[in-house]
Formats: sequence, C-alpha cells, structure tokens
Amino acid sequence: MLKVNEIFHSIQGESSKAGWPCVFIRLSGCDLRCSYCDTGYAFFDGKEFSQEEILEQVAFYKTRLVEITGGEPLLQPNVYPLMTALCEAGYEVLLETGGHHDVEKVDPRVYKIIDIKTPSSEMSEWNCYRNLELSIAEAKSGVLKTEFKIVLSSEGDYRWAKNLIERYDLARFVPVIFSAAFGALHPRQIAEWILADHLPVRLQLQLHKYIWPADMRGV
Ligand SMILES: C[S@@+](CC[C@H](N)C(=O)[O-])C[C@H]1O[C@@H](n2cnc3c(N)ncnc32)[C@H](O)[C@@H]1O
Ligand SMILES: Nc1nc2[nH]cc(C(=O)O)c2c(=O)[nH]1
Ligand code: SF4
Ligand SMILES: [Mg+2]
Repeated sequence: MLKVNEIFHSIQGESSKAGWPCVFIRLSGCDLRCSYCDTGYAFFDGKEFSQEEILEQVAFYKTRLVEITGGEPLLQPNVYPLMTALCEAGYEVLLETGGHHDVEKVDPRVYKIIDIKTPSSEMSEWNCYRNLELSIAEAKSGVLKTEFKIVLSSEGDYRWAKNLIERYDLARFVPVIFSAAFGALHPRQIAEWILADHLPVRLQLQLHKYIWPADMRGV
C-alpha cells in the first residue's frame, strides 16, 4: 500500500518535460519543510491505495507520461515497486524528489528530477551530494536519466547555485534547471543573472501557475 494525497491529470508545469500532458501521483508525507513549499497540504493528508488501484487510476487518463511527486516520494518504500510497475506497463516515468535521499535504488528506466535545496529553503544541510556524483557518473557512461533543479529565492541563492555548479562542473554533464520560488523572485531577474554570467542552465517557470490560479490544487 501507498499513502497517496492526490492523482491528477494536468500539463506538466516543470522540468524539461514541461508542456506535455502528464498524470501526477502525489504521495503523502515529507521529511523536509522548505520555506517556500507550495504543497504543504500533502504533508499529512492522504488515503491508502494499493499498487493496482494506482495503476488503474493512472490508466484512466490515457497518457504516456506519469510523474511521481509529493511530499517526498522516496519516503515510502513501496514507491520503488510502483515505479518499476509503471515502467513495465509502458509509461514514461518521472520522479520528482527533494534531493535529500540517495537515488541509487530507483529503477534505471525512471527519469529523475532532483532538487538541490538552496540556503533560502532552510533545508540545504540535507542535500545528498552523492546524487550529483552518481548522476555525473551516469552521464559519463552515456545514460541521461537525471536532471537537477534549483529553486531560487534570492541573489544569495543564485550565487550559491552558481558556485555549486562550477565546483562539480555539473552543467557540462547533466541538465540543470533554475526556477524561481513563486512570488519570491522575478524570473526576469534570474534570466538577467544567467545571461550576464553565461551560465549554461535552463530557466523554468512553473507553467501551471500561469495557466491556472497559482494556489489551485490538482493542476
Ligand atoms: C512540492 S515538491 C515535491 C517533490 C519533492 N519533495 C521536491 O521537493 O522536489 C515539487 C517541486 O515543487 C517545487 N516548489 C515547491 N514550492 C515551490 C514554490 N513556491 N515555487 C517554486 N517551486 C516550488 C519544489 O522545489 C520541487 O521542485
Ligand atoms: N502541472 C504541474 N506540474 C508539476 N510538475 C511538478 C509538480 C509537483 O508538484 O511536483 C507539478 C504540479 O503540481 N503541477
Ligand atoms: S521537499 Fe518538496 S514537498 Fe517537501 S517541503 Fe520541500 S518542496 Fe515541499
Ligand atoms: Mg507542484
């Protein structure tokens, strides 16, 4: 069984898959408390679903792209067989994780979107830097199944992220996406810093917050 907060069908609003129709499986519970988190409603609320019930719900939406998010999806051990079952069923599976749990045991067919938490998130001490090393090794072996996302709230966060990328030469191997913590920083400001520094990263807006009201659930 898995504790699920919501399953919904929407336009993928984030990551390099932004714009595609996608089914989202939002698992309940999170072991972090990011200062800007827009999904606090998933910290506790949810209902127990069997893997079969989840697969049935996902099939209802007739889409090939499925994202497992949360809360923190890697907290529930049964997420691992769920990811494998979704891959076996032929879906393109995305995992959105907070970047504080090692992703080594994730089915290699799953595309991982790994957050790196900045100082302003107040959670950066929990970052699992082994995930950076694993993904660089994965990319060097010719496999591209990971991207990193950094949500920025301030210029200090931008400088911190830039230093981190340079320290690992991360963007040379793995796609890196910068996003604004919604309402905290204007995307134009991030765009101007990226352009001024010639930083090889991708700027992302959370599409769903422009398509629908920013605080709407289930989109
Ligand atoms: C709600 S989290 C769930 C998955 C996982 N716990 C994580 O942090 O990646 C999904 C994504 O939303 C981002 N996010 C949460 N609140 C946000 C906000 N206010 N503005 C921009 N992105 C936000 C997170 O950084 C993460 O990339
Ligand atoms: N449309 C839409 N796209 C998303 N991509 C990642 C999301 C998430 O909350 O993890 C999300 C979300 O909540 N809605
Ligand atoms: S890790 Fe993700 S779900 Fe948890 S508090 Fe941070 S943004 Fe929210
Ligand atoms: Mg969201």
